[in-house]
Amino acid sequence: MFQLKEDRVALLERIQGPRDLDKLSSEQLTELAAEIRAYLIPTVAKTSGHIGPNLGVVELTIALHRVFDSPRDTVLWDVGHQAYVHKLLTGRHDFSTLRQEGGLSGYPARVESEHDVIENSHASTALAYADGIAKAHQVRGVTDRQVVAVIGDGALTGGMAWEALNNIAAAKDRPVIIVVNDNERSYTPTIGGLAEHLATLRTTQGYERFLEWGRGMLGRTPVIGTPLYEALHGVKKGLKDIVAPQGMFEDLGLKYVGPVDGHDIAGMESALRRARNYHGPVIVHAITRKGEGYPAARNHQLDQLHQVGPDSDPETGQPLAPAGASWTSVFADEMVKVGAERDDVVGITAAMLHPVGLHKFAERFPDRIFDVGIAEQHAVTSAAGMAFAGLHPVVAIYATFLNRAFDQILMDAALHRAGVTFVADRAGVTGNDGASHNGMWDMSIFQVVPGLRIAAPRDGAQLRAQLREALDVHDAPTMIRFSKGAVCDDIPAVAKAGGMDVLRTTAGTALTPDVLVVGVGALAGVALDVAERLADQGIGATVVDPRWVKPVDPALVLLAAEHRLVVTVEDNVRVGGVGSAIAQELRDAAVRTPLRDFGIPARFLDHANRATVLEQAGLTGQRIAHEIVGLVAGLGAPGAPASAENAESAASAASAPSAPEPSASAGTSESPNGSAPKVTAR
Ligand SMILES: Cc1ncc(C[n+]2csc(CCOP(=O)(O)OP(=O)(O)O)c2C)c(N)n1
Ligand SMILES: CC(=O)[C@@H](O)[C@H](O)COP(=O)(O)O
Ligand SMILES: [Mg+2]
Repeated sequence: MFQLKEDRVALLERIQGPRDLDKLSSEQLTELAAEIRAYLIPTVAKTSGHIGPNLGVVELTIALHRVFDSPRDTVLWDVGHQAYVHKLLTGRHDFSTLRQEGGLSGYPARVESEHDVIENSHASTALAYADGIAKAHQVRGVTDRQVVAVIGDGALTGGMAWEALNNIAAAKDRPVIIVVNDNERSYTPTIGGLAEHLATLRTTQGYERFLEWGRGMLGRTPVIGTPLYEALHGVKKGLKDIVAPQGMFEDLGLKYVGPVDGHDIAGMESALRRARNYHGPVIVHAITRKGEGYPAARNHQLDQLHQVGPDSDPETGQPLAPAGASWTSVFADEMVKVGAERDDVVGITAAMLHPVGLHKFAERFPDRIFDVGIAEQHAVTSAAGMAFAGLHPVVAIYATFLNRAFDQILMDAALHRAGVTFVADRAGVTGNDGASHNGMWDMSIFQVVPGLRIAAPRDGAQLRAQLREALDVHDAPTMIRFSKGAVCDDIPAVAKAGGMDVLRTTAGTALTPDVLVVGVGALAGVALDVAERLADQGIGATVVDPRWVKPVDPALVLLAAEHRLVVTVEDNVRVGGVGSAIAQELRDAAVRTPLRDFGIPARFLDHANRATVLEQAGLTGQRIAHEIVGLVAGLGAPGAPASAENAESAASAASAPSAPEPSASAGTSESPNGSAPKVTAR
C-alpha cells in the first residue's frame, strides 16, 4: 500500500545529477523509486500535473539515466508530460511551483536544464528529433554520444512517429535508441492496429508465464546478482523469440529488445545496455503501468489519473472542490441532444474523448464515435471522407493540436467544401501547460482558409446556438472555438446587427457612440467592462459580439462607419487575428474609422494561470479602456469626424509601450507585434 510520506526524500536529496545514481545499490534504487513516488503524489496533488504518466516511468527513468550519460547522451521525451522523474534526477527537487508562474514547467524546458531538449508538448515529435540529431552526429563524425527517445504507446499512434521510424530504420549504421513506454493507454486505452500489435508482443503467453516465473524465482535479491539475472534474461529473451513472432518493428528493420518489465530497474538497465551496445536503430519495448504505486491512480477507471489538481486530494486524486460548468461540458451536453436529433452527426476525437467532451455522445451513440489515436491530421481528412459519404462529422480537438492539421483543413476539407464541424476546445490562453498548449493561433492561421467559417461563442447559450448553426452548414467546413475552463455567464444581447449581437449601446445615455468595441468569444465580458469604464470617462461605446468571426459580418463594416474608433478584443494573437481581418474589411470598404486591435502578442508565453497571462498581455478592461481614452483624445473633439491626421495623433498616443509584454519562453520569436499595438489609419 502506498504510504504518503512527503518527508521521505533522504536518498533523492543525494541525487544532484544522473551520475549520482551510479553510487546507489539496487536496494537503494528501489528505495529511491519509493521516495520519488512519496514526493510527487502529494506535491502534484497541490500544484496540478500529470501524476499518472510520471508514476509509470519512475524505474524506467532511473534505469535510463544510469545507462546513458545525459546531457552528453541526448535524452528526448515525447510530449514531455512524463518528465518529472527526469527533472528530479537532474537536480530539480522543488516541485512546489510546478506549472505555476515563474515555477517549474510541466514539460522539459531548456532554460531549466542542459538535460532538457524538447519543450514542445505536442505528441509524436521525439522520434523526428532523434532522427535529426542522429543524422547530425553522423555528418559531424560524432560517434561517442547516444540519442535516446522515450515515446509512449499513445504518441506512437501519431503519424510523425511513423515518418520518423521510416527514416530511422533506413540507416542500419545510425544508432537511435527508442524506448517505447507501453502502458497501453493514452488517456484511455490506446486504439488501433499498433495497440493490437504491441499487445501481441506484450501478452505472448509463454513469455508472460516465464516472466512471472523468472520474477518470482529471482526476486532480484542481491545474492543472485546481475550475471545470473543477465543469463536468465537471455533465456527469457530467447523464449520470447520462440513464442513471440517477429514483430513489425523488426520487419521494418529495427532491432527489437523486449518486451521488458519497465518497473524492473535491473531488467531495464540490461535491456538499455543491450540497445546501447547495438550501435544501430533499436527499439526497447518497456511495459509499464500508468500510476504505478498509487492505488488512487491504478484504480482510476477513466484515465489512471493522467492528470490531477490543482488542489486535489492526494489520497484519492479527486478535486477537493467540485468543478462548475465548463465550455467543454456545455458542448458535451449539446452534442448528446444533437445526436438524438441528427443521425448523420458523428463525433471524432484524437485520443482525448473525455477531455474534449465527446464521452457522453459516445455513451449514447457508441457506433457514431471515432477515436483515431493521437492523429489529428488523420482525424480531419477522415472527417472529410465521412462528409463525402453523407455524414456530418464533429471533430473535437484542442486548438493547439488542431494547428498541425492546417493543410488537411485547407485542402482536404475546405477545398472540397466538406461539411465538417471542427470544435477547437482550449482555444486562447490555456496557461499552466505553457507555451505549446496555448490555443492562441487558430483565428489567425485559419483566417486564410477559403470557405471556412469560424464562430467564437461568448457563453454557453451561444455555444449551443452556434454549434447548431454550424451543423446546418453542409457545403463548407465550420469551426467553433472556445476557451479552457469555466464557461462564461450568459450575456444577453440588447439588439441585433446583421448576424451579430449588440451587447451594449449608448441609447438612453447622454453619450454619443464614439467607440465600437468588438468583443470576440470569451472576451465579450472584457469588452463590456471596457465600455463601462469608457462611459465613466464620458466616452460612449457600442459593444458587439460578432458571433461568427469569419467571414467578417458586413454589418460590422457599416457599424464601424458610424463610430470614431473601432476596438477589437480577442483571445488570439493579434497578428492575422480577427482585428486584422476587420481592419482589412474596413480598408476594402474605404471606411476610414481608425481601428485598434487588442490581442495576444505573437510570442511564446511562459506558463502561468490563464488570468495572469491575459493580464500580462494587457487583455483586461482597465488596461484597454485606459488606452482607448488616450486614443479618443487623440481623435480631436468629440463628434469631430475621424480623420487620418487625428488617427495619426491617436497612433502616436498608442505607440508608447503600454502593457508590459507577457514573460516569454527562451527562444522567443520577436514579432512585428512585439511592440505596443498601433491604431491603423484608414
Ligand atoms: C498532438 C497532440 N495531441 C494530443 C495531445 C494530448 N495528450 C497529452 S498526453 C496524451 C496521451 C499520451 O499517451 P502516451 O504517449 O501513451 O503517454 P502516457 O501518458 O501513456 O505516458 C495526449 C493525447 C498532445 N500532447 N499532443
Ligand atoms: C499533456 C497534455 O497535452 C494534456 O494532458 C494537457 O495537460 C491538457 O490539459 P487540460 O485537459 O487540462 O487542458
Ligand atoms: Mg501510454
